[in-house]
Amino acid sequence: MVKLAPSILSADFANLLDDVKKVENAGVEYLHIDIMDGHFVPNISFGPIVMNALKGKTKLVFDVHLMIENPDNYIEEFVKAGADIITVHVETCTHLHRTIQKIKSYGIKAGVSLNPATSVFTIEEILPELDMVLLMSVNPGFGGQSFIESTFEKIKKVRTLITRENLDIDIEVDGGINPSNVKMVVDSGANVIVAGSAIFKAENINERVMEFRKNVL
Ligand SMILES: O=C(CO)[C@H](O)[C@H](O)COP(=O)(O)O
Ligand SMILES: [Co+2]
Repeated sequence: MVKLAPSILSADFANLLDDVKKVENAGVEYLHIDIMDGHFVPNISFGPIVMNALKGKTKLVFDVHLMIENPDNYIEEFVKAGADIITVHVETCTHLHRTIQKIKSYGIKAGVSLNPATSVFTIEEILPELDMVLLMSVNPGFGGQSFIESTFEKIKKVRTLITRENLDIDIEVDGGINPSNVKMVVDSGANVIVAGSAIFKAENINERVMEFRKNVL
């Protein structure tokens, strides 16, 4: 079953909990939480304090996407703020195996994300340790960008690696996904769909979530 993960980057921060409740009531599974540091990506979003404010107020799975340098230094803080899944970028981790073990030592799920220009073969060795692979379909840093078409082939490559090794790993795709292209993303092998602007900027969030669902059934 395909899971939907609305990214709060496109939510109304003056009414954040209201927006979170809207997507929860619309029946999505995850809340995608984009953490940006202004170093790894050219934008600053927010930190664990905002996550902490939502902790305990929603049943949604906290899917934390760390777009920060030196992620090891902040993992514990994000766990305390309620993270259920923490994904780090392969481009930020010199000792990726150690970072993944650290995330898993807190009893939560661990993911690795790849920028559009990063080869899937950079994660071949770490794959058996992972719960999720997050493929960026835009260059990270901003919501509302256009989907990079070469991602379809990349999703297929990761799905082939996972199947070949007989592993049970989610493939999440992030950036520029909307009701028109979601079917191709899922048909390529993804099973967790991030959508920020397409969901939070919709006039009617319930209807937009239904549109997503209808197109991947
Ligand atoms: O990680 C991200 C950007 O770095 C966001 O999750 C992504 O951009 C989602 O927003 P949209 O669906 O509007 O593209
Ligand atoms: Co993201």
